[in-house]
Amino acid sequence: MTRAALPNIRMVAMGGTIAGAAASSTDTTGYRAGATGVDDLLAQLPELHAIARVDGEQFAQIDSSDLTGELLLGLARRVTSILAEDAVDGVVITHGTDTLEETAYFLHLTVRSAKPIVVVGSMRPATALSADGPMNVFGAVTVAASPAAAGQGVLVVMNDEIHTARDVTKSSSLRVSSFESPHGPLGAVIAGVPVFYRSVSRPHTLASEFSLAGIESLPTSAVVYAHSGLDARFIEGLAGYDVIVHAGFGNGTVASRLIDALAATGALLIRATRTGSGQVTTIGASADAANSWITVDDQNPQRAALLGALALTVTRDPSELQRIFLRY
Ligand SMILES: NC(=O)CC[C@H](N)C(=O)O
Repeated sequence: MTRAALPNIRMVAMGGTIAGAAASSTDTTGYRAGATGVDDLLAQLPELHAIARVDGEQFAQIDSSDLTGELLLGLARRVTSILAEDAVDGVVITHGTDTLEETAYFLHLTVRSAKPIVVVGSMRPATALSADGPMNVFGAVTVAASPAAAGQGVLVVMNDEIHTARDVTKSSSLRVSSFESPHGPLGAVIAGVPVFYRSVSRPHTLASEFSLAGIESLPTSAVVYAHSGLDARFIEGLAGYDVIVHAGFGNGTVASRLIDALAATGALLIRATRTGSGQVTTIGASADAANSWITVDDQNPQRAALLGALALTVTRDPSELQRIFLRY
């Protein structure tokens, strides 16, 4: 392929470990996230010249634990406008891994484009021995440059695997193979070639019903983690929140001593599970109808908080809110 015929990919940098710097090559934890810029990252990867023309753009330079709703709204709008440029064929977003799944899911539900959107991070800082960032970015660019990635929603490429933003989660604090999807990845990057085996069946991007038009800030959300010592005083402190995701016991069970305090907050109560996997069922959950609670399907608490906030921009009706959670 001639250079002029290569796809044009915009790399939007958010910071994170992938741009992290430590004092020594063996230090994989004591580093500063977001220390280096997108141009440094691109300069390390001349291999990209064979697969795409990549331009860098620094959107933020944060440790991703500092992600906010405001940044998510700004990034979704920026990615939407980049993808509206005729000359751009796909976007890669470099991101800290701590909240990578939240950003990926938010873009999956709010950016209206069929062009490839890939989010990538790394578990080791750029200065480490066997840093995983360069190969992850190389994989992400190959996916963003691939026609097979079009219409697949937001994808996360880590450790040679291609995941859907609907499912992927950071499953380990430090392991290089930290990113996993409960139903498995969609595909793999094999020797620089993306290979897809399946697609996500739930709606996203062009088929999403969520719109950012006119939204200045997201409804507020809190996640409550159930445990045997949790009491009503903690719940009372959540008065005024729009959404409470309750990461409950087993199949999303709420302790009976908390029910009145939860109702008094006035928040939309979404039942999730603290188990880390599995569905929270609506079947037989009479307490849901009695209390206007809804359940997450199989969504994890952090993504459920985002979906709950977006759902409240569309409706306040409990049965419609439940429909949304069973649809996305
Ligand atoms: N491995 C990582 O990217 C985690 C580091 C950092 N806290 C971040 O998310 O930005």
